[in-house]
Amino acid sequence: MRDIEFVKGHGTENDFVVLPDVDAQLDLTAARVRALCDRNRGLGADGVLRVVRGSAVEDAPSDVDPDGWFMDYRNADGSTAEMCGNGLRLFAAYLVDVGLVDGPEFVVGTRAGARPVRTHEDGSVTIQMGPARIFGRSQATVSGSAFPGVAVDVGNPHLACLIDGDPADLDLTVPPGRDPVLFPHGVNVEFFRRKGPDAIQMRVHERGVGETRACGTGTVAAVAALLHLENEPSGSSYVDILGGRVRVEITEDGSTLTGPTAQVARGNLDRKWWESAS
Ligand SMILES: N[C@@H](CCC[C@H](N)C(=O)O)C(=O)O
Repeated sequence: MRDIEFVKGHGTENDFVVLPDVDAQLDLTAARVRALCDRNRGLGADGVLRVVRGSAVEDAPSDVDPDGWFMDYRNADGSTAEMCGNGLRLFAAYLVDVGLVDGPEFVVGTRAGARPVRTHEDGSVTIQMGPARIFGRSQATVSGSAFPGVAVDVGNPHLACLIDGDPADLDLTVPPGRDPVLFPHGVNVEFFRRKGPDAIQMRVHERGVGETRACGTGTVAAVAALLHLENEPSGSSYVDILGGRVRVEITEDGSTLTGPTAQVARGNLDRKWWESAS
């Protein structure tokens, strides 16, 4: 039986375990994802990025190349999600690093569809994130206070709330209250404020994880929401999150996310631990 290799890394401190599974042999159960992401009994991470071919994924969207690489993303609670912006930057940097793609420009499959990426010499990565689609208004509640927000689909669902105060003052240790009718499958909730002419400051509570230090799709949702509130069809902004800074550009039919990546460690999982974690 072959070793189970892993790489641990992050994109703006949104951290992931990358699991290369090029021949789609791993039985990656929800229990194993939870164990891997557990910061005490596992490696610790916000999510898992399994590296497989598009052909290995039953529910892959039709624009995904069956022979190309697919990011099989899992949240720390074991659930799947359509898309992960910070994870995809790390995933792309990993593919180039180990020679699974020629780079620097290629396309990665995700549950939200095919996503073109470009890796840069300095380790940063730019992703074509697709359209950020506004689909309503709603509100999030935190510690009994309501915050109006804009519902944005970036492949996965977001509620992006422009707030007057400092996002640092919010208690995000419990999930914000949200409308279960507008968000039947849960939602990622962003709280952001303007920080000068070309930047916003943001915190996020992620579906399936909790508060994270960054959320790539969330930064796209926040900039799209701000432009929507300002009646601007396009624009760009830096987004400062707890784990660093990214750049987001929104056009009428697409969006891009640029930010750093870091591969921290690589090794092999203990086979007995893997079996017991099932
Ligand atoms: N951290 C991610 C988003 C991961 C998925 C999210 N938790 C969901 O369930 O939709 C990012 O960087 O975009």
